[in-house]
Amino acid sequence: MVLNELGARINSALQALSKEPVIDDKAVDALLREICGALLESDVNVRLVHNLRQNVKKRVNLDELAASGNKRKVIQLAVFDELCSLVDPGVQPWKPRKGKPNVVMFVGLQGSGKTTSCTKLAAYYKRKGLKVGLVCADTFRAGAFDQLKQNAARAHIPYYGSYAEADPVQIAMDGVAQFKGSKFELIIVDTSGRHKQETELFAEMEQIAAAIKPDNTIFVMDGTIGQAADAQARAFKESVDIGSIIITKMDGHAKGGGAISAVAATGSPIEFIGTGEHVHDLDPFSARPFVSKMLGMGDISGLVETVKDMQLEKNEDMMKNLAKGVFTLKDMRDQLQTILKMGPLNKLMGMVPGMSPEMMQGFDADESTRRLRSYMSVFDSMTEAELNSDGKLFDTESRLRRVARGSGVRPVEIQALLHQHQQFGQIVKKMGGPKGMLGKMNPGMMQQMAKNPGAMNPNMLKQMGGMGGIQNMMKQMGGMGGIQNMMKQMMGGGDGPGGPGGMGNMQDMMAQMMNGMGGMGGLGGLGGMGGMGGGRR
Ligand SMILES: Nc1nc2c(ncn2[C@@H]2O[C@H](COP(=O)(O)OP(=O)(O)OP(=O)(O)O)[C@@H](O)[C@H]2O)c(=O)[nH]1
Repeated sequence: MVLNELGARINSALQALSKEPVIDDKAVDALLREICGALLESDVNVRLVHNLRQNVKKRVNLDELAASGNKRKVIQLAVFDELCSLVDPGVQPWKPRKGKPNVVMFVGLQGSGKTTSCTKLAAYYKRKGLKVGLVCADTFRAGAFDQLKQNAARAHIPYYGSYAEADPVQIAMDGVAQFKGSKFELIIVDTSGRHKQETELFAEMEQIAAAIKPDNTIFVMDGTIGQAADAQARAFKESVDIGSIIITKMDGHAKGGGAISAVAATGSPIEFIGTGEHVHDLDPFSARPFVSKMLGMGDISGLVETVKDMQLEKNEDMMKNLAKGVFTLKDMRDQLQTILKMGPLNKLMGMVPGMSPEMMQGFDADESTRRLRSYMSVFDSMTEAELNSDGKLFDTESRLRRVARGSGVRPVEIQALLHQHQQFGQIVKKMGGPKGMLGKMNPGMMQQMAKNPGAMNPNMLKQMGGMGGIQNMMKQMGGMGGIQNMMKQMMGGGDGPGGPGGMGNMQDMMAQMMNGMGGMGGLGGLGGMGGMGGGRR
């Protein structure tokens, strides 16, 4: 059973409990039977499933709860907590420190996704501003160095390896020394894999570890290996000091339960999960958001982290403009650029609560990215005066033709882009200015929200008209329906900027991003909701 099916089944079991007229031992047993059955079908280790059942039963004392009238909530919370502890050994994963040479060694069986994950991790920390280098110490598999080289070059990450040197320990030492000498902050060493857990593999790992003394060793495990995960994790744990785990191939049809529950065998935390072959397909893992997402409740923390990565504080000029109710073409360009920097759009969408995988079906992230890039060429062909304008300068044919020639984008498409800009500008005008919601906020507030959209201080909330005001704002801006709408339109795709699949959807996207920027209705609002969710549980 794939994980979202598992989530759906547990969720429906919990919902069914809410509809039970009487909550007695029989109802709790039926709920646990259904949940445990679903976990076993997803390859979660039998011993762990048994523990989960016992722990929930221990926590739920129906006699004591009788008076509180809150039985359903207590049971649901117990199940949620137990699902979380299934994947959480209670240890924080090691994190690299900026300004220091952090060395990380990757281990795992051949084909587990080690090399791919090395590059993904390097790209992840590069996005966080660290100076990152990759070392290929895999001399066992022919072509391993070429693969790492290719991946690294595509992600613009410096790499080290050798075709001449056959000793992986020597390569690892040389690579680490070279990167340390050049003040690299994160040095990731990829080691060989073997088809099986062979003695040679473990001996080589131990020698490399002894030579480079890694600050952290990451064990990469294939999420599709099912029940075999437990034995594999134990074998690696005995040989090297596993600091954290990456579980790969959690996209598609991975059951995942086996690999996920193997954390119990190592006692080490899962740090990331691989969700595709692309370099951005690496999601930070933490138990509660993971379980929330699996149960269809969205991943608020992932969303907030992505928004933080966007370094919104750099958009201060735009925030000032917004408060005044002004939206220039440059503002639009900066917005679209920010979206492009975040990586694939489908990733962001997947974190939004209520955005089910079904809704994402058929969504072509590459096509959307390609389209966004063509808009960038349009903006690049504009003069500074045009960019700083509200688009009215384009009422002459000659300007339009000049930009079309410069960007290689058809005039009709540019017109559509301008039209969307204008439409969005009208929304900003309504919301900005002294009377609008954005205009009422003082600049300090805007700045604070931009820096930390997840945190909403009560004072701000008050000024904005409380939660009601924000919900209202979400409605105005299209709210969650806006995103869903946008998805539908994007899926239609292919009509170019003027058609229904083109810029129409950008307007919704922009609306959502603006919500995030202001930390108000959209992403920031969701951050607030995350807090509320915690309280409700
Ligand atoms: N769908 C999906 N594929 C993945 C993921 N991670 C890795 N892969 C694919 O899995 C295959 C094996 O990945 P590699 O990175 O070459 O595996 P490896 O562990 O380095 O293998 P060796 O170098 O031989 O030890 C490749 O085709 C990857 O593209 C993931 O998260 N999702």
